[in-house]
Amino acid sequence: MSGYLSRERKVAIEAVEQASKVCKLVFKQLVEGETLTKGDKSPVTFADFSAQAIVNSILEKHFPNDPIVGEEDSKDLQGESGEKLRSKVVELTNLVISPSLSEDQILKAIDRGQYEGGKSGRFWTLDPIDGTKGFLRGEQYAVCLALIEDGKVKLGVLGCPNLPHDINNEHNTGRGSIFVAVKGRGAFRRPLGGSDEDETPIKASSITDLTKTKFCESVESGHTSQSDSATIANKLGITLPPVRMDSQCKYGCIANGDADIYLRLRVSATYVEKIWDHAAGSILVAEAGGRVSDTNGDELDFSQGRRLEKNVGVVAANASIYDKVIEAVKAQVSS
Ligand SMILES: Nc1ncnc2c1ncn2[C@@H]1O[C@H](COP(=O)(O)O)[C@@H](O)[C@H]1OP(=O)(O)O
Ligand SMILES: [Mg+2]
Ligand SMILES: [Mg+2]
Ligand SMILES: [Mg+2]
Repeated sequence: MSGYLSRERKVAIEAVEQASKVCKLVFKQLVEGETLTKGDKSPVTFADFSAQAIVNSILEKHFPNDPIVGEEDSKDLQGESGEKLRSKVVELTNLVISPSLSEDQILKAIDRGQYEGGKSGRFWTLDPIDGTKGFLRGEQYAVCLALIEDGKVKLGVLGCPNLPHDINNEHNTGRGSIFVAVKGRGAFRRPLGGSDEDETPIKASSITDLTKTKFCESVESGHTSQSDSATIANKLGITLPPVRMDSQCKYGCIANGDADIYLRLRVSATYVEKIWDHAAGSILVAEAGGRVSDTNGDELDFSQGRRLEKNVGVVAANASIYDKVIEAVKAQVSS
C-alpha cells in the first residue's frame, strides 16, 4: 500500500503484532501454567515491559527521530532490586525480537517512552498492555499504538489478542484482531497474524432505535461510574444490560458495529485520563464513522502532554445516536 502514512501504518502493525506475541507468550507461560499465587500481578508486569521494549525498538529502527509517549519506564528494572524482573524482560523480549538486544538496549528502548508529548511536532503514544486486569483474567486487553501530529491523532493501531472474531458467538469463533485507522482513510480490521489481504473495512453501527442499542463500559467500577451509566441507559430507554469489557477493545467493538455506545464516566475528581488510553481507539471510532468526545461533548485534546488535561471521561457512539446520548450524559454528569 502506498500513500499517506503508509510506511508508518505498516511498521505500527508489525510492532503491535510482535508485542501481542509477547503478551500471549507470557500468558501461556505464567498465567495458564498456574505457577502463580492468586493475586500475583508479575506476569502483566513482564509483558508490559517486554511489549514496550519491542514496540519502541521497532519504532526506533524505522523512525529514529520520532519521540514516544509510552506508559512504562525502566525504573523498576534498574539496580539490584530490579534484577529478577530485568532478566525476565530481557529473556522474553529476545524470544520475540531478532536480532537479540542487550540488556542495556532493552532498558534504553523502554525509556524512549518518556517523551512529554505536547502541541507541536509528531510523536507516537503507546500503551503496551491496556487492560492489565483483563489480561490477568484471560479476558480482554489491547496493545495500543498511535501517531499524533500537532496534537491530532493521525494513525491508530489496536491489537486485541483475545477478542473473539464474532462477539455474538464467542465460543465458536477464532480470536485475535488488529484494528487500524489512518486519518481520512477509514477503519479496518484484520486477524492477528494475518496479512494486508486479510484486511476488511469496518463501520460503526447505524442503529437509531435507542431501545435496541447495546452499550459497553469498563468491567472496573473504579474506572467508570456504573451507577451513572445505568441511570443514563435508563433515561435513554436502553433495555439491554451493559457489555462489560476491559481495555480499548471497547472502541474496537464500537468501530466494528458490535456495540453502539461506550460510556466512561468519571468516578474520581482527581483522575485524569492518559493519552495512550484513548488515542488509537478514538481515531478508530472516528474513521469508522462514529463519534467520540468527553462527557462534556468536547473533543479529546491530545495536545496537552501525557494526559488529557482538558477532558473528563469519554463518550463514543454511532453518529446517528451520538447527539441524544451526549445530551443524556451531560444532564447526568452536571446533576
Ligand atoms: N480511576 C480511574 N479512572 C479511569 N481509568 C482508570 C482509572 N485508574 C486506572 N485507569 C485506567 O483505565 C484503563 C483500563 O481501562 P478499562 O477499565 O476500560 O479496562 C487502564 O489504562 C487504567 O490505567 P493503568 O494502565 O494505569 O492501570
Ligand atoms: Mg491503559
Ligand atoms: Mg497499560
Ligand atoms: Mg498500567
